Amino acid sequence: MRRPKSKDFRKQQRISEESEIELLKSWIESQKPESGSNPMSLPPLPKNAPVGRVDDTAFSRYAGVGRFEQLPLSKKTKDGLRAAKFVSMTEIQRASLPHALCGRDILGAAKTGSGKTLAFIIPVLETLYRERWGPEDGVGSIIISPTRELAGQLFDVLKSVGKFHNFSAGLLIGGRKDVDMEKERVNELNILICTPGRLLQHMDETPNFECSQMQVLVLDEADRILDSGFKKELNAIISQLPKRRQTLLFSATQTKSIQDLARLSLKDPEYLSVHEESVTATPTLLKQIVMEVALDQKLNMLWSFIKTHLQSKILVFLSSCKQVKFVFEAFKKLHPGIPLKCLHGRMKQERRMAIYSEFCEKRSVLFSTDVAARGLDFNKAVDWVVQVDCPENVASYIHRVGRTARYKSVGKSVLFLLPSEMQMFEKLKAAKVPVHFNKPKKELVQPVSTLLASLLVKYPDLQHRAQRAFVTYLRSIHIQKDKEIFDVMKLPIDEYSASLGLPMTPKIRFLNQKIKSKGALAKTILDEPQHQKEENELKISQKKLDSSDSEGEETENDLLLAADNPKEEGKASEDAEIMPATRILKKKKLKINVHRPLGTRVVFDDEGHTLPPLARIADTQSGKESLLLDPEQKAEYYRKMREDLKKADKEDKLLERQRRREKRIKQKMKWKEGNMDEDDDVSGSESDKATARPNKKSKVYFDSDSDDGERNEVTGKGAIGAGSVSLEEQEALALKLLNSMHSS
Ligand SMILES: Nc1ncnc2c1ncn2[C@@H]1O[C@H](COP(=O)(O)OP(=O)(O)OP(=O)(O)O)[C@@H](O)[C@H]1O
Repeated sequence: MRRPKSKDFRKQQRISEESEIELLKSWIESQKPESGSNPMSLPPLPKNAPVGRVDDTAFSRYAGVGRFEQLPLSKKTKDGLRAAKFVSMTEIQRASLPHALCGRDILGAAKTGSGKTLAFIIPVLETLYRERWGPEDGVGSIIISPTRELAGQLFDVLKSVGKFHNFSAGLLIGGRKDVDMEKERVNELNILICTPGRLLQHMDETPNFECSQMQVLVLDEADRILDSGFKKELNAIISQLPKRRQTLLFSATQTKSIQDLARLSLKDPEYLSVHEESVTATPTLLKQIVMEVALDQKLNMLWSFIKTHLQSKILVFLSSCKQVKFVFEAFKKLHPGIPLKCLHGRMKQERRMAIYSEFCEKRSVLFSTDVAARGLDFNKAVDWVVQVDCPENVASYIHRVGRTARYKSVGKSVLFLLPSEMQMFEKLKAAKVPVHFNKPKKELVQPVSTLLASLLVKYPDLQHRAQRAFVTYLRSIHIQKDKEIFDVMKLPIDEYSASLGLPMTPKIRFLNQKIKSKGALAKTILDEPQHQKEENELKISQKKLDSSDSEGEETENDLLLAADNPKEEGKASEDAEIMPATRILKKKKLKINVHRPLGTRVVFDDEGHTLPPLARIADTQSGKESLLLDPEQKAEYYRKMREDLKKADKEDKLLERQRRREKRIKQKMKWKEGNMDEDDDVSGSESDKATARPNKKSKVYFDSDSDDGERNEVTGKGAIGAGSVSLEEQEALALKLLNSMHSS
């Protein structure tokens, strides 16, 4: 008796889903500009606005809409939102959802903690639902996050809001070991939430990894992903995505780089900055304090702050992993009376995730690098954000303090500024950040430096950590871009060293050099080559300092102590902070062929070693290889080769797309037929029916938890391409390319 009921129910459900999809589609159609409707965001919600009926044809009827229920969303999404207790929309959701649901590209900006995540998760679910996306359709949406923790958080939101949908979703982030398992399953996934490095690794290494049908691309913390730190990865990713897609970019801070829209080929994007007119750039319930603290007093201040806030949940930002490690280890040994934790980009991934979850749940102090600066929600319950080291710019400040006072909760923050950094205070005020200046109460300061000195004597390891912390701090100041604020020459380094408990001030090569050059030239302006070098150092080291996707064991030789041999000195400075990254870049160059410009050939010598591209060029007349030394000849040859390959590539892609489309349609037809038959067959068992479209019902929430194979700019672990393409395969590829050249 129950079986026919369940069959009817399913049939009914399918019919209602189909008509729902048709309704949603007709609504989208009605929103196209040529239909005469006005593509606008919803006007500000009037107080006590009446809750109106959902009308799927007239966009203007959405004026006054403030609840998700009133939007033209699928029942499954609405159920998911209701189950997660999301009822009313936040401002950015009201402003962007109508546009995003219509398939428009979006540049969304809104304060931290204002609900930007749902503003892109909902359109992703809806678009795939309307397209009747199924397992055989592969990757339908890619959501990119700059950090692993944030990716994990987005994955949780997707799982909760999308739990009534049948899509499969995967979390692809670095630091996880079982990359092979990921490779096997990645093609079954419909929604990928990933960090740029891991996504690119799959694009490079996973056989048949396919995203040519992808519909929606999302960049969360878009300004960060678009900045120089991820430039290479992002460009390589974009080059492999279909041009016909919807692109959604969200961030609390819009920078110039986000207007670098050409890279993303946005189509008439809607720029929605809901808080632009707001009096403040930070959440209104956030109380912000700035204190002037001398460098040698910073740890005393921090210690005193923790000791006087033992009942609070505190997030402390420091500028490098080594500082985080030292302060964490040292304070832990002093037992302040509140649990201490630390988080930085060089921890093992499992540990990182565990620390993040523990901090969400428990009152404690978390010492962190900027790895925790963006996007993380921490269950809304961080009481204090303490910035011990000055952020690199105003945007960075806004994201850091944004870890508290999220959604409708209150929060407080304090920023320690050195006397030489007080310019930052002015910059914050100019950027509409309501900061109040407070003087520290000297009588409340509990000195910790003497305690540290005795700890360092007792624990030589800790002394080593202190030295590293000292050097990396100075270095972090040295490489900062904003020289108006950050001037390493103004720092009282001996006092600072003593404040860490160090018996002697470590020597620092780059500082000594700078002092020398300052003395000799009587000026601080660096000469051109040196300046250039520093710019480069800045780019690489910056990436490392706030590295989100880098991890592994730290390098041992980064103390940058003065060496006797000047040559060695030079090497030491590069080796210490910069070499690891450069080394990996070289490795990548050797191993990744996919991202070379189209038409660049890989040529092998007799022993199978690759020669630099274009070192040798095949002589198309004789079929032999010859050296083309004439640059014009080379350029012409290169141009032709590129054109040919581009053409061939285009044709291949077109064919492949057609093939997939046909396959998809066939599968759908089959599925439909199968289902109709099945419905007519009353005697069919439940299990038989479930196999009519086997994967459709099986929701794969795939959160692989392992691997250190993600690109690691710092340590060199898990460089892309390692071992993924055998020599034979490379040779075969090269031969194929050569043949196609010859035949053309
Ligand atoms: N419509 C809503 N109703 C209730 N709570 C919401 C709603 N939208 C979002 N939230 C909650 O607000 C908090 C902040 O949301 P979210 O993390 O999306 O902010 P954000 O704007 O992305 O912040 P950031 O800029 O820091 O990344 C979360 O705890 C989320 O659950």
